[in-house]
Amino acid sequence: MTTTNRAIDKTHTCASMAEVRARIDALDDILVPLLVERGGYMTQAATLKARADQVRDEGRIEQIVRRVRERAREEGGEPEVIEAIYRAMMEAYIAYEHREFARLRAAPGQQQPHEETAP
Ligand SMILES: O=C(O)C(=O)C[C@]1(C(=O)O)C=C[C@@H](O)C=C1
Repeated sequence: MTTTNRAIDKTHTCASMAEVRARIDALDDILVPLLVERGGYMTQAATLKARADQVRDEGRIEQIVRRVRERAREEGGEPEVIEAIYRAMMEAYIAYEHREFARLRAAPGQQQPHEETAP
């Protein structure tokens, strides 16, 4: 017997667009906390890296892309879609990691983006 693994088979069948959107919102409620947690590792990476030119690591990016394409295939998804999402996501994280790198090394007394400003 052949086993199929398709994205559509993972979904609940919806009777309306409102239901499709409610299902997507529910998945986003799972994804966003995970993305925030992933972002926390950019802060750790920014702490551990010695130089700003180490923030972007092309070798690691390509390794991640190969890995998530394979994971997408295993899950019955489209590797191209997952690759595009990951490349865009990593660009956003690289920009964030650069901001964190600068923030963590800012001179004391200098305005910190994460600090509350007095009214
Ligand atoms: O692995 C790293 O060096 C990271 O900083 C993490 C991360 C990522 O988003 O996974 C971000 C920037 C690098 O270009 C590579 C990967």
